[in-house]
Amino acid sequence: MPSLAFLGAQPQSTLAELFAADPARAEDFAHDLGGIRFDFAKTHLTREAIAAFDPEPYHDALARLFAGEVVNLTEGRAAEHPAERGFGSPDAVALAAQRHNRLRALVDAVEAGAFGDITGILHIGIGGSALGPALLVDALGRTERRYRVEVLSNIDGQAVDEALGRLDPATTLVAIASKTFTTAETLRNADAALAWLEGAGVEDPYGRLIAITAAPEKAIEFGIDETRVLSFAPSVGGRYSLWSAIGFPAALALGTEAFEAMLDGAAMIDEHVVEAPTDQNVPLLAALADLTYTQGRGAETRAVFAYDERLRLLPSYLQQLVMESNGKSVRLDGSPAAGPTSAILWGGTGTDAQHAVFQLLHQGTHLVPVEFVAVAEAADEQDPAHHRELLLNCFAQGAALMTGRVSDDPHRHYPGDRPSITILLEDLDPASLGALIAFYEHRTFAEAVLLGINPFDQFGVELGKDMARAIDDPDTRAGFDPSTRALIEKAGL
Ligand SMILES: O=P(O)(O)OC[C@H]1O[C@H](O)[C@H](O)[C@@H](O)[C@@H]1O
Repeated sequence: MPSLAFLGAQPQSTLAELFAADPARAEDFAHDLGGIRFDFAKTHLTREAIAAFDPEPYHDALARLFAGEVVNLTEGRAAEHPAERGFGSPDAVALAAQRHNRLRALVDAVEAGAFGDITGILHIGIGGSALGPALLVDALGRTERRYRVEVLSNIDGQAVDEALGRLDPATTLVAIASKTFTTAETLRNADAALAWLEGAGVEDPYGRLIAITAAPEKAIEFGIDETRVLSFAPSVGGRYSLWSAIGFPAALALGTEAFEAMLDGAAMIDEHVVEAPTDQNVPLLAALADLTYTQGRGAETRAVFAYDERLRLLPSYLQQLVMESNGKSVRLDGSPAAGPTSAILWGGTGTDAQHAVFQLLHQGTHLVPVEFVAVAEAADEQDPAHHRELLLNCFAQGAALMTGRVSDDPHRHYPGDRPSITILLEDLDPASLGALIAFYEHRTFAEAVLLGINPFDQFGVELGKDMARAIDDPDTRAGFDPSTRALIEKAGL
């Protein structure tokens, strides 16, 4: 059983005291890895705590993950997303490579005109089947995007109209992405897309559909030809699936080379977590910092601010990754978790957020560890002066949170000692984005191991789905509570 005893080895010093006592802190708590600087110096993490941490259970868990053992005990399966990046059992790695070949072949076929003149792709999926592709395309496809990509997730008809309105049915390919191929929103939206193609007079609307799924038989049943079904392993979790065929729209829009570079960036982090000692292991250090605040100091949330418009979807991507993975109350053996598990992750973009929520961060009563994610190199064709100001603002916020400012006027007093992590990418490219996302995956995994919980199931979302079905059936609806029944009546449903 992993131990959180390292938290006890942490002196309750302020950040100012930690810097004063340790002239090498700025240097030693910042790590450069794959073109990314991870700076933990402005956290309360200490050398003592890191030294007191016993990494063995973590490395054992990591070895089981990479060996393709059954680590998702509640669902009786492995978690094989690392196999997509070349780490796993030989069979899983070979199968993932084979599936990537099919993905590449399909991209080539689209480019060779097998579907006619295609200019756009409608990617339909939700949760893990949408957030990853949306992030990749939005982050990397701003200037070079070769196809217009619209990601449609919500069941709301207005979302459907908006997405369809930006595409031309005559030249659009529709990718239906669902691990289970049973998700209500996705199937409903797939029907809407089919109707849209039919309504526009597309000759063979089913011929324009591609399925991306771990349940190929269901996609075939839906009417999609086997040759256009890209599959991935059921052991790849939804929120860990952007490395698999789920990344198809990104591979198409950005090119397969970019997609492969993203996988390579992630593989670099896979290697790193296995090899690096604790005081250099970046995802593990981040997890130790997280637990310092949740378990050690009662922080209930943590906030991530992307100081780069290209990464504006990162906070919502991370919300699913972190909270669906570690928002649990019981340990793997079913016993209650010892203390808080995942922090509530929230965030936004800088500098917008500075003018909206930073008041609370600087002077509010909550302890909120903050994370800044920025890119040193400006995006192509961006005004360097804008970029300079963006970065200066980012660094100023970290400094202000830590340093504070003393005033006799309590309204103008800034207590300081508020922690932050800064992640600075040299440049935003497929490899660095892949590394960044894999860093977050491994941090989430490390946290789960230390808490003794299973990050790979998500039973919490099932109850609501069951109830949504039951509420639509007059017989079972009668069994609902009076408040809910009154709402249904009021809405005229
Ligand atoms: O890919 P699908 O099977 O359609 O699932 C889509 C999403 O919905 C589920 O409810 C889960 O909460 C997510 O983990 C999953 O990513």
